[in-house]
Formats: sequence, structure tokens, C-alpha cells
Amino acid sequence: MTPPVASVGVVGAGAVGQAVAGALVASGLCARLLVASRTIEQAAALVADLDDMRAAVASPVRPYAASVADLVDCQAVVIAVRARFSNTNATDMRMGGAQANAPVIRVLGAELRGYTGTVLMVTNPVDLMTRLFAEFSGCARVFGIGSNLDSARYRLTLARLLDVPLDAVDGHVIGEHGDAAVVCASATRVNGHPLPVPLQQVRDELATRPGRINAGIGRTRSGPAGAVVTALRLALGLENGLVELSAPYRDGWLGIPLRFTSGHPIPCLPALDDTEARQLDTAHTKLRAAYLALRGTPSSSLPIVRTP
Ligand SMILES: NC(=O)c1ccc[n+]([C@@H]2O[C@H](COP(=O)([O-])OP(=O)(O)OC[C@H]3O[C@@H](n4cnc5c(N)ncnc54)[C@H](O)[C@@H]3O)[C@@H](O)[C@H]2O)c1
Repeated sequence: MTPPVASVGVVGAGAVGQAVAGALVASGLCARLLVASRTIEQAAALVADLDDMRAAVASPVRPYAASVADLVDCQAVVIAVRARFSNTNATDMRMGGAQANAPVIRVLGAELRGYTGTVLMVTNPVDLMTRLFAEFSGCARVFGIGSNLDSARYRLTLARLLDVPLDAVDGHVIGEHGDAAVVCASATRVNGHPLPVPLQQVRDELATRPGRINAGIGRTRSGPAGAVVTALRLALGLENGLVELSAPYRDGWLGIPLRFTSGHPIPCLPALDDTEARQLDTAHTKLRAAYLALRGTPSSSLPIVRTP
């Protein structure tokens, strides 16, 4: 079968980059998969491993080691880099990478300046890094992976708690991919009906799940890879549908549901009750303040980024 997309790039050959690249080879989504990483040796090693997978499953996806500059002809680029640092945060774990990862994202933004394809940011804190990359690259189509992974975990958790099939649950987690995530409980439907969501149990699971995965296997990887592949299919116009991604919202960026039609996104916020609306305001204020602190720039001099 001919892959529907000509080429996709992945930057970062670590845990998430490996899982994303493996999922792309297995899915047959693109004809060429370009892998760039901190060193060409890392990229070449991952490409050799992916080539083995390609041969074993007869995938049409051909992997190549590449530099970041080589990715400009790709239809989409997935950024899953992580600077070397020790995370000392006891809470707000994802924010712990802001200072270390920001310089890497700025450099990538400069290297991909003027890129016209779709960029999916995975690097944490993802809502800040998505905005930073968009600002430094000038790219128009930049989306952050995070709220869609939270939403997948939410639906899975609720299905288990209520003992219903996963596809019976319709609900979103928006706001920050982090401690200020907003569970849209009031708009959640199970088999099309509203219900009282066991919020504390849901919150506890969302808060502890990544830590349990990290403790057991070192890094979360398959969940984010699945979230990337779904977002790619929608953003590249292979399917129409809704996905929760970090995108411009009011005068900041945070996770909101986007409805993609032929690759074109329209923000699509669910109805929120008063508590959820306040929580979304809190997430917005937190992320905006964190971004301004990271950027070290008065808000009046920040460029206006259009809503996708
Ligand atoms: N948004 C989400 O839902 C989500 C989920 C899981 C992980 N993450 C984040 O994804 C990022 C990657 O996680 P990981 O577990 O794969 O990390 P990792 O340490 O396993 O891999 C990071 C990779 O980035 C590469 N790298 C570092 N600097 C680079 C540069 N300047 N150019 C190119 N490559 C560079 C490293 O060589 C390494 O291969 C982290 O920030 C992590 O927190 C996000």
C-alpha cells in the first residue's frame, strides 16, 4: 500500500522519539521517515533498528538519519527532545524541564524558521514549549501533544471505574498538560448520557499514572506515541475529527479541543460549569505567567500568534 504522506520528521531519538518512529513504521503512514537527534550516531542507530522493523513487518516506511535542516521538506515534524537535566521538582513535574529545554527549543525554532508544514511538540512543559517554538520559528501550524494524552487517560480511567467499554465514554481534559489540567466532567457523556464523574478518583489516577509508568519502565513512551499518531492523522487531513491539543487560546496557549476538517483546525471548547471555567482561567493565568517568566519579555512586546 502506498503511504498517504510523503515524509515525516522526528527530532529526538530517545524514549518518546523511538516509540513515535516505531508507531509510524508500523502504521505505514509516510513513505519516508527522517530521524534527527543530538548526534548523527543516535539517529543512525535508531534508523538501523527501524529498518529491522520495516523488513520484519514489510512496512512501506523507509527511515533515514537526517539533520534538522533536512526536515524542511517533510509534511510534519514531531519534536521529542529533552535536554540533560535532573528534575528537582516534587510537584508540577513537567514544569521542572522549562529552563533546561527552552534553549534547545529556541535553537530548533531558529533552524526550522519559515517551515510551512505541521509541527507537533512533545517536549515538556509542552504548553510552554509549543508556544516558544511557534514564536521562534514563525511557523503557523504548531500544536502541542499533552491534553490529548490526558484525555485518553481520562476516558480509559472512567471506562474502568464505570465498567463500560472505552468507546462509550466521551470526555475531555483541557488546560495545562500538568497540575492545572481541567477535567471537563460536566460535559462528559457515557453512552450519550451525562453522569456524576468520580472526580477525585479520576484526578488521583491522572496524577499518579505517569509516575507509576516512569517508576516501572523509566519513561512514558507508548501513550505519547499514540497521541502523536492520532494528532498527525487529523492535522495532515487523513481523517476528520476532534483532538485536544495545545494551541493559541485568548492571549496565551493551552490545551483545547480542536476539530480538524481536511487538516484545518477550529477550536471547539465544550460547555464548562462555573468551577471548570474558573479552573481553565487558572490554567491560562498560570501558563501565561510561566511563559512570560521563561521568555523574560514584557507581554506587550510579545508577537500576536493567530488562533489556528
Ligand atoms: N507531551 C507529552 O504528553 C509527553 C509525554 C511523555 C514525555 N514527554 C516529554 O518528551 C520529551 C522527550 O522525552 P524522552 O523520554 O523521549 O526523553 P529522552 O531523554 O529519552 O530522549 C530525548 C532525546 O532528545 C535528544 N536531544 C537532546 N537535545 C537535542 C537537540 N538539541 N537536538 C536533537 N535532539 C536532542 C537526546 O539525544 C535524546 O535522544 C521530554 O521533555 C518529556 O518530558 C511529553
